[in-house]
Amino acid sequence: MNALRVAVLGVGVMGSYHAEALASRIAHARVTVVTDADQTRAERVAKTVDARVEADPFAAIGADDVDAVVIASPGPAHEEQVLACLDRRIPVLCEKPLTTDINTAYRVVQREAELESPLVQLGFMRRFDPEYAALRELVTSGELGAPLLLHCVHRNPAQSTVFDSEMMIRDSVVHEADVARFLLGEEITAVTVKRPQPTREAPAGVSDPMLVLMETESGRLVDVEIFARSRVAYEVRTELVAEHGTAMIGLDQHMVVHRTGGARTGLLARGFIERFAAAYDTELHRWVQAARQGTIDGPGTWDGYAAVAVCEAGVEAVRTGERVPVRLGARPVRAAA
Ligand SMILES: NC(=O)c1ccc[n+]([C@@H]2O[C@H](COP(=O)([O-])OP(=O)(O)OC[C@H]3O[C@@H](n4cnc5c(N)ncnc54)[C@H](O)[C@@H]3O)[C@@H](O)[C@H]2O)c1
Ligand SMILES: O[C@H]1[C@H](O)[C@@H](O)[C@H](O)[C@@H](O)[C@H]1O
Repeated sequence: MNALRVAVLGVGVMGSYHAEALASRIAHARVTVVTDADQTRAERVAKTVDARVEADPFAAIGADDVDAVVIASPGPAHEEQVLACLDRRIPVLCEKPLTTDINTAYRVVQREAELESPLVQLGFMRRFDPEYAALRELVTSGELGAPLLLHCVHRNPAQSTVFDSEMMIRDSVVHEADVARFLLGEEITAVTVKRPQPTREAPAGVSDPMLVLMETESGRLVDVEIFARSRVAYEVRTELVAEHGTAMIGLDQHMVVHRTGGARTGLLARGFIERFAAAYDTELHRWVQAARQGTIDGPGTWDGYAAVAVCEAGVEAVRTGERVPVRLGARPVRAAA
């Protein structure tokens, strides 16, 4: 097969990064079409990746020069765009979250299950990060004994004013929901959220930071500090506590240390692209190879849906202050499986 011809829907921060990677670093792929609600942005990115602009994302999905699609539009646009790709039976890499509520996410799971093979891969890039992959290997090897707890820190230095408590759960904590399922190999069953004194950086009514406590099927606990406006750096750490030992990732070992004027200064990652650059490229590389065979090689719709379900419970927990059970629908059996 020739190079995979990809349409990128949404070329803001994430989509333009993926488009640039596909055009320059990922073998056997090229970007043929870009689309964005902001036409000027679409044209600017199209020029840098040598693609054409399509104003309507659904026309891009249906275009003759498109074999596969990367969806990097905002979460509320994902459901319709993914479903249109499924209607056309073409592979998709959909950025997280799969959708922004549990019912729409389940619809996508059900629709995909009617097809012969999975076509939707979720952009949970941490699964492709060498540190997370090593931590999972450590868990599955049994070297540290049975896992008991996960402590997670997820801090962004800043977020826009529209990034409210609900988005902190649906857009940020969704990563920890997936990481917990990936590392522990079981579903999350309930969520509780504590809202301490907010930072003065937080817009009125926004609870920033928050502590999220997740319970798993076998009774393990996962705690997450989500802090969207820490003013420090991009800090993502995960510590596993197991019966015979502990292991921590995200310790800034790639930090650049400056020595000047009698002082030593380490520069921390400023954002997700700096921290997860290699993971995004590995994710895309694996997706391209799989998409050329008409399938996926990474987290799928069930993973996307399960994480959305955890977030749905989390949003309710923020609102009510209660412990909220995660309500997962039945996992459909693929018709052709
Ligand atoms: N995996 C990660 O670490 C990661 C990091 C950042 C963002 N994301 C995800 O990627 C997606 C995009 O986030 P972003 O930070 O790039 O946002 P962004 O606002 O920078 O970019 C989104 C772009 O989509 C465009 N757009 C709006 N509606 C559209 C539509 N219906 N169809 C096509 N384009 C549309 C906007 O004009 C904008 O250019 C989100 O789902 C977000 O959660 C994932
Ligand atoms: O969309 C981004 C992205 O998913 C990042 O990985 C996460 O750290 C941010 O909190 C979120 O806003």
